[in-house]
Amino acid sequence: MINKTNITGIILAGGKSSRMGIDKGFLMLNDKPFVQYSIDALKPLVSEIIIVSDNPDYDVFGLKRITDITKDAGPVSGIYSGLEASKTELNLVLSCDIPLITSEVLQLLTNAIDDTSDIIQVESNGKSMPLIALYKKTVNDIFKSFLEQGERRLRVAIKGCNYKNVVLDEAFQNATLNVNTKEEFKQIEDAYYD
Ligand SMILES: Nc1nc2c(ncn2[C@@H]2O[C@H](COP(=O)(O)OP(=O)(O)OP(=O)(O)O)[C@@H](O)[C@H]2O)c(=O)[nH]1
Repeated sequence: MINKTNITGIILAGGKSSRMGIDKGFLMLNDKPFVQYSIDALKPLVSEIIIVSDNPDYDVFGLKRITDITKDAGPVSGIYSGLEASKTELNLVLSCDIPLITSEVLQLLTNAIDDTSDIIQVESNGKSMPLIALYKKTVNDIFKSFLEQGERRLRVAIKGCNYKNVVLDEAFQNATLNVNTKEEFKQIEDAYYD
């Protein structure tokens, strides 16, 4: 049976935020940092939350923080590092730049858990979203070998695993919007205050 004691939340917050210019996890929406929205969406569903980032400013949230095992290798390394630190087989992985995310969307992922899929990712508006996804710890061997080969493309690593998509209804699509640029930040503010 699935309950919150056997799922870990892993938040990736170790990116360069080069398009935005400042660490995206600390962008503020309605007086709340972006990363707090990921934390709040995970909280009802998981027993522990791990933040994967080299930035010690994230310690302010009082959660376990770990650093990437392989540096500068992008989300493949962030996910690998988070899964290595996790104590559970099931793990909900989120980025820190999706402030409209809800527990309801994450529950659609946990509802879809089966014996054959090692990765279950959201598909929103025709796009796979591997940073709103559930990962079983068992993918770690595959991710490790991709990292050893210097493969950094997350979609390539995912294709090496058993994965499936959970296609979201249009009503949920705003919840998966992510922010890379100032223009996208403005769109999120518009959607939030709409
Ligand atoms: N731990 C970890 N997280 C990462 C890494 N690269 C990206 N992320 C996270 O993955 C999510 C998506 O990151 P992107 O927006 O694609 O990349 P970014 O480096 O943050 O931003 P850009 O420099 O603008 O591409 C964000 O939550 C990032 O913090 C990494 O090397 N390690």
